[in-house]
Amino acid sequence: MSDDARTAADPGTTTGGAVEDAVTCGDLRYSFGQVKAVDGLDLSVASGEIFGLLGPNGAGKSTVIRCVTTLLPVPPGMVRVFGHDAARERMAVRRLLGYVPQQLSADASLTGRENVALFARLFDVSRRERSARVAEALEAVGLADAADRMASTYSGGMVRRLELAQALISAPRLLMLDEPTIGLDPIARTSVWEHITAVRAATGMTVLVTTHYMDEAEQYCDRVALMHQGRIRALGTPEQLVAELRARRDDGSTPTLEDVFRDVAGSGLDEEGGEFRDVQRTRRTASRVG
Ligand SMILES: Nc1ncnc2c1ncn2[C@@H]1O[C@H](COP(=O)(O)OP(=O)(O)OP(=O)(O)O)[C@@H](O)[C@H]1O
Repeated sequence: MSDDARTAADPGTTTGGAVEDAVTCGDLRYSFGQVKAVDGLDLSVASGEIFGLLGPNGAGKSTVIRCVTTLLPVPPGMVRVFGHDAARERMAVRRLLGYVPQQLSADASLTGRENVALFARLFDVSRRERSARVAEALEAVGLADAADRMASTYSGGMVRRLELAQALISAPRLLMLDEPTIGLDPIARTSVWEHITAVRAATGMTVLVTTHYMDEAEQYCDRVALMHQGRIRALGTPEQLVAELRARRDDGSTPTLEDVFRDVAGSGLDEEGGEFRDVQRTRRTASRVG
C-alpha cells in the first residue's frame, strides 16, 4: 500500500495462508509513453469478494484491469492471479478469468444464444456440454426467453447481461467487469447488478469491477479502492471509509462515499473534470447494438 493510502482491514490476508488472494498487485506501474497510467499500485483482492475500483476518468482503472487480464504486458512479480504470475504464466491466468471490457463484445447480427455459443467454442467447451452450458449462462443472466432473438433487438441492459453470459461460459474464478453499468438507466443498472451478485452467490467467484457510480459501489461492493492519478488513495469497506471520515470530521455530519473520495483526492478531482456523478460519457453500445 502506498504511503498516502488509508487502508482498512484486508479480508484476503489470512493467517497461515489458508485463503489465497484472487488478485495481488505489487508496486504495479504502467505507462503509455510519458503518461503514467498506473503509478505504484498495491492491491489485494480476496477470493470470493466483489471488489470495486473507483475513480474519475483517467484515474487508471481500465489500465489496472487490462494488466490483470494480461492484455497489457507487465514485468514478472507485479501481478498475480490466484498465485499465477501474469507475466510468466499468462495462459494459466487467462484460463481463470472472465472479462467484460467497456467496448462492445457482442455481435449484433447473431442471436443471444449464438453469441454465447461463439464464446463457448472459443473457450473450448466440449461439443457434448456446449448447448447445456450456453443455456445455463443465458438463464443465469435472465436472457433465457430472449435467447433466440437477434442481439440487435436487445436493450442496453440486455446487451450488458449478454456480455456477462459470454464471460461466464468458461466458469471463471475471477470475473472482471469494466464499467458494467455505464450509460444504462437505473432499472437496467439494478438488473445487471442483481445478476452479478446472484452469480457470485451461486458460484463463489471473485468479481473485480470498475465503476464511476458511488451508489452502486456502496450497495454492491464488499470493498472498494479509490484510484486517483494512477494510485490508490483509500481502500476498505464502504462503511469503514465513511465511518473513518465521520470520525475525522467530528462535526456530526454524515458523509457519503463521494465525500470520502473528495477528502482523499482533494480538488484534483475537479481539475480533471472528474465529477463522479457527471457521467455524460456512455458506451458506444449504451442503448442498442447494431
Ligand atoms: N492506449 C493508450 N494510449 C495512451 N494513453 C492511454 C491509453 N490508454 C489509457 N491512456 C491514458 O492512461 C491514463 C489512464 O487511463 P485509464 O483508461 O486506465 O483510466 P480510467 O480510470 O479507466 O478512466 P476511464 O474511466 O475514462 O476509462 C489516462 O491518462 C489515459 O489517457
